[in-house]
Amino acid sequence: MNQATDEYDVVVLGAGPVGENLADRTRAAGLSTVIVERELVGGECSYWACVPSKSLLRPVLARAEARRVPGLRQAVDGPLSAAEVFAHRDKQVGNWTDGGALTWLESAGIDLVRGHGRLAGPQRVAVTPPDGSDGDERVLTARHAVAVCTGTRAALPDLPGIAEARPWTSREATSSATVPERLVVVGGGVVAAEMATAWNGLGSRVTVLVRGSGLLTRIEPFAGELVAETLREAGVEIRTGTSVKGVARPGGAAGPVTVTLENGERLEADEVLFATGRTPHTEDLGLETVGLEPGGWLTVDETCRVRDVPGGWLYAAGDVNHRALLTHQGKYQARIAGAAIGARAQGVPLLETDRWGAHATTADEAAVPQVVFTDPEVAAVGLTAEQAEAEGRSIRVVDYDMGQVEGAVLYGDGYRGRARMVVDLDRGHLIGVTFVGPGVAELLHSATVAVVGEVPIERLWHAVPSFPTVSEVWLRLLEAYRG
Ligand SMILES: Cc1cc2nc3c(=O)[nH]c(=O)nc-3n(C[C@H](O)[C@H](O)[C@H](O)COP(=O)(O)OP(=O)(O)OC[C@H]3O[C@@H](n4cnc5c(N)ncnc54)[C@H](O)[C@@H]3O)c2cc1C
Ligand SMILES: NC(=O)c1ccc[n+]([C@@H]2O[C@H](COP(=O)([O-])OP(=O)(O)OC[C@H]3O[C@@H](n4cnc5c(N)ncnc54)[C@H](O)[C@@H]3O)[C@@H](O)[C@H]2O)c1
Repeated sequence: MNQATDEYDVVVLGAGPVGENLADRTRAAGLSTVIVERELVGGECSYWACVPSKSLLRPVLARAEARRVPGLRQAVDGPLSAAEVFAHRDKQVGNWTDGGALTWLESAGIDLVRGHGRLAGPQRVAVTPPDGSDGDERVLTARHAVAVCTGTRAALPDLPGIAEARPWTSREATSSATVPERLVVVGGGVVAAEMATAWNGLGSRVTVLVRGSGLLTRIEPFAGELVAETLREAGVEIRTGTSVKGVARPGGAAGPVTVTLENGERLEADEVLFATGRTPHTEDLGLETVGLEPGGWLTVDETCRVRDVPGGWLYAAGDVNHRALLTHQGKYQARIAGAAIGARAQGVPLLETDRWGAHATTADEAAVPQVVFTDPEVAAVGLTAEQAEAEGRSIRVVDYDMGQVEGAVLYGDGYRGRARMVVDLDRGHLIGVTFVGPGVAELLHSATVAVVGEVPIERLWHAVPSFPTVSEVWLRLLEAYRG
């Protein structure tokens, strides 16, 4: 086979949001950069995760909020138009084409090679062209760095019958153009909670099977409790402490699916979604050619450089390093890693890797923000009380019922929510904040700024929230803290 060899300063593997951002930063640092993508430029986030899921959820959440506004309730009594929701979703994902992203890559001066990339020894990447396309394998060499940004795919449990049953994963759950009459969701994490909300809102009869004690267990406990309460009121059945032992679709493609539980009970549904976590795209990446084990998460230092690779030329950012499986956090890592690659290429002798330095992904440990788009919304940053205690911090936890805030009362009838701040008593600032309630997503950045800025709690007393906004919960939390 012919092999064309091309040399670049930086080779990026995977053009999801993280690969795109990393390439953008290395270009901005004056380094020639090529990105390798085997599917669509934009990655999972743009086509089968964040963007389509939020497109499906937006009308569901807007309707739920409108139904709480006196005088408006009757106007939004009816069902959603699934056809219009799907059409809007399809537009947001560019009908699963990446023309817009290509225009951006070109404007940023980033080259694209389509195909499956694999490491082929130090600083070399071999690219196999996509199936069905002509062309030879290309070998790209990287003068300074190779960055792995290959993301994840859904992890399916090893259950009898699962492959033949063709379950939904997050891909089908975000791209389906039909509403299943009955949907079983397996899992209690973020995908399960959001997709149960979306499909229930679109008209499916949803049953959620959670093997643990509740939903969203990595966040403060009241978050999962409030979300489960609203889901149940909306008609979703949530069964906790329930494990699945088998799945089958006995009638073939068009027939229903049967889910068998540990206790022998069988549930019939039209589709079953496994929202049981993620697995990294590292098993067919040539990691063995550089002395690393294929199939696992890539462990990185604070600059996103993969540990234990001689020469320090290999980086990994985004989902694939397992630090925080979130688009915005992966893009943050990409900005930091891009700056570190640029500085090292220029021969800068010492990088700024101290806490909050320009080349340190400090926020990955101290302040990861996340919004779960359920009803109510969940918005959290930093440590939960349990995590802070486990770290041996001396903390004080302050809670407030968001329904007592005048802005929340005006926001919607029967506003239900709760806020918590975790104060580090030794350091005198916030290390964690959680808001649960309708419309709290946009409140989160205020908390992120307070946590990252390590704003002294006494100074927050001077940050006055406007009346009558939901943000007045800040004032109530501080009053409760001061006593
Ligand atoms: C249903 C769902 C909803 C989500 N919603 C949100 C949300 O609202 N907010 C949020 O912050 N996060 C959300 N996430 C998480 C978010 O999707 C990920 O954190 C994000 O996509 C990670 O970006 P990435 O660039 O690391 O990887 P990806 O987006 O997975 O991109 C990786 C790219 O690499 C390519 N690739 C892989 N291997 C190779 C190879 N060998 N050669 C060439 N190319 C390769 C893939 O084709 C892909 O395009 C959601 C996830 C799911 C599943
Ligand atoms: N709005 C957002 O920010 C957003 C939305 C969706 C996804 N995401 C990110 O995507 C990632 C993946 O989400 P996810 O929900 O797939 O994973 P997750 O790790 O959050 O949840 C997985 C769930 O599946 C359960 N589970 C695992 N194996 C199981 C098995 N064999 N049987 C039954 N249950 C099992 C776990 O106990 C857990 O409840 C998360 O890290 C999340 O942060 C973010």
